Amino acid sequence: MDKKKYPIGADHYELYEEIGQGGNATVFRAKCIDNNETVAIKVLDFEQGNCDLNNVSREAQIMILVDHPNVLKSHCSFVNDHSLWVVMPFMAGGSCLHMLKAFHPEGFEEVIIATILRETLKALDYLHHHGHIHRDIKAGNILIGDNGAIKLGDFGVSACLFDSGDRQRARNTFVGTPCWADIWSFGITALELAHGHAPFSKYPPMKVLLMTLQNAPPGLDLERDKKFSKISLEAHLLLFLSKSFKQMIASCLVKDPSKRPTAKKLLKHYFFRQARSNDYIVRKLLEGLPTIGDRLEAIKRKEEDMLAQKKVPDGQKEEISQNEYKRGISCWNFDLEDMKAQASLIQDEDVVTDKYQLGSMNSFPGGILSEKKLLHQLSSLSEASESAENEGAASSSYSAMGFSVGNCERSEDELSISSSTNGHIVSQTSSPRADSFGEFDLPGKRHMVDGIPHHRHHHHHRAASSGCIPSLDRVLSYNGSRSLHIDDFVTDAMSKASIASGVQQRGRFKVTSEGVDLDKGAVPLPVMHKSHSMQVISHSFIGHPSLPVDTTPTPQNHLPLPALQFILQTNTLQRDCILSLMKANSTIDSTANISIDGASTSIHIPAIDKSLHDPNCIREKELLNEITYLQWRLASAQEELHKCRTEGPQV
Ligand SMILES: Nc1ncnc2c1ncn2[C@@H]1O[C@H](COP(=O)(O)OP(=O)(O)OP(=O)(O)O)[C@@H](O)[C@H]1O
Repeated sequence: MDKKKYPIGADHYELYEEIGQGGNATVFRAKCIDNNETVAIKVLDFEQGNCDLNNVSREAQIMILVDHPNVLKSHCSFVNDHSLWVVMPFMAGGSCLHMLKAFHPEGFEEVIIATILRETLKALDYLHHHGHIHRDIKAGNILIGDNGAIKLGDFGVSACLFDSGDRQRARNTFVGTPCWADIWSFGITALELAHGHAPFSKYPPMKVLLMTLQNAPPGLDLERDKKFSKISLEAHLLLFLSKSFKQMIASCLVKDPSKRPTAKKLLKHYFFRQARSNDYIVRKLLEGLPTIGDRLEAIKRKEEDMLAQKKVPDGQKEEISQNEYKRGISCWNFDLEDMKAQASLIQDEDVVTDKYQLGSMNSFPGGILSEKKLLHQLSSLSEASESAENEGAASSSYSAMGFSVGNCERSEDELSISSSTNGHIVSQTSSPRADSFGEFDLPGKRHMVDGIPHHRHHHHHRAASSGCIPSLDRVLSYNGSRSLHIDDFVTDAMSKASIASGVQQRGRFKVTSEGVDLDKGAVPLPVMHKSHSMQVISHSFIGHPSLPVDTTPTPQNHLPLPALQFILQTNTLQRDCILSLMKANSTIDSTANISIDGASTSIHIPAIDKSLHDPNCIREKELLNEITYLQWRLASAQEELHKCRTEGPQV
């Protein structure tokens, strides 16, 4: 029926003005000559550099097959010269992103958001139920029809879970789980609609990626988002709703994917009870608007003006940052070597003058430790530690984190003692229980995620988004066969890190108490030695041009920040012991009373003091000093960052 109604072939259509442009396609308003109906035609150019034929054909296929009022279906598609034409219903309101940019730069009001998001969730629920993951949920892909209908479009990077064969098996395996990437993006989109721009949009992609790994999930900030938190008689309801809004977003932005609700469950969230009809959208958003073509022209003119003034157009930077943010946190691999190379290209405004200068982070987020600095610092750490390790050639095991390096042999003169690192590893992840689904959402009842403050400033690191830094598409390449889920990985690293508090640490320096029978192993002191974990860092994460780097991207050698933070925690004890040793060396020959963790302890250092006259040992000592110092700086910086983040809303 559809095929009859919408003929195949470019001759049957008359193209009008451009109404949208994406990474892979240009969308035009058009007329189907045969039935005199206005349609939209998406033209995907095969010859365009980044055109992926698999994606294109999958998109066309999905758009033909889908059948849901909230999913943008295509009437038909065909090849014309070197391009694919996808004919679809014309959505006169354009995308929510266009709408935000043109008329609501500060974001939509909550009822509109609830309405748009509820319709989007219905689309997601439908797609997930049929085994599709959209993977590109964002305001730019939510379209508004002239009757106020909301439809989810753009299946350019979507994936079908049933692609590889047994549908039923795949369905059983995946039911409930495929949604997590989309649900995260859905939460980000909610913030985008509320704020008028994507979270972190002021940052360049690399920074966004690192912040994604480092920070608490973004959230609504009641202090800043005043429109969602007015306290007055009438606004009490608003506050109430805004809390449910906040909680709804928080439930999507939980780093542990398994804790995110499904689209179906989310639809029952109290927040969506305020959602209204399509007519409401027409009245509130569409009435009196210029045509989509005129709006697009206006946006383009504005962006050209910005370019002329050498500013990065808002649209571009937000899009880039948002995409990277979502990709960073969802299901994409990332190649750390490439990432390091990209990071080294970032032109930081604050040049690192001092090797150990971490920079002030008091003004977070403006003063957040840049990834370049971070990598630089860690690189220095790793370099120092690597040299020391090479001299010591100690083997180590880091199995508690799932990273093993070398053999884990215990030498005879070593003493292994469980060490307790009650550290807080990366405690920013919040896991609000999704307890307001389908029931009353009482204010203050739930755990809220305050997140970090989002800033509306639109200055930007031009270098990062305008070509100096190539797109992170290169950095974050999807590879289904060895996909490392960062989400899972971060969670995994965190849980493993806490398990690791009782892990045995082995080393070649021994610290003992006088009068304690070592062989019985009953010494309640941590035995630490040089930084084994740093060896892991230097080989796998940080790298240094002069050092051998294992570039094979396996989970074993990808060390994201949580892992580094874990390493930092474990090394705190090492640092204490090393400091004690050095102190002992400078004052005594073989025995000294020093204080570790407030307890006065006698330390016996059998061989080290003598060997320290050896130039190698002196160098080693220097390096250990350096490591200690850097670790201390890193720890302080982490602490400061944490403080800034908690104080963030006020700042
Ligand atoms: N059916 C439609 N009616 C009206 N406008 C549309 C329609 N389809 C797309 N657009 C507009 O065109 C823009 C680009 O379309 P689309 O996102 O499908 O292209 P893309 O190349 O796949 O983009 P992306 O960069 O997100 O992958 C949309 O953001 C929207 O503004």
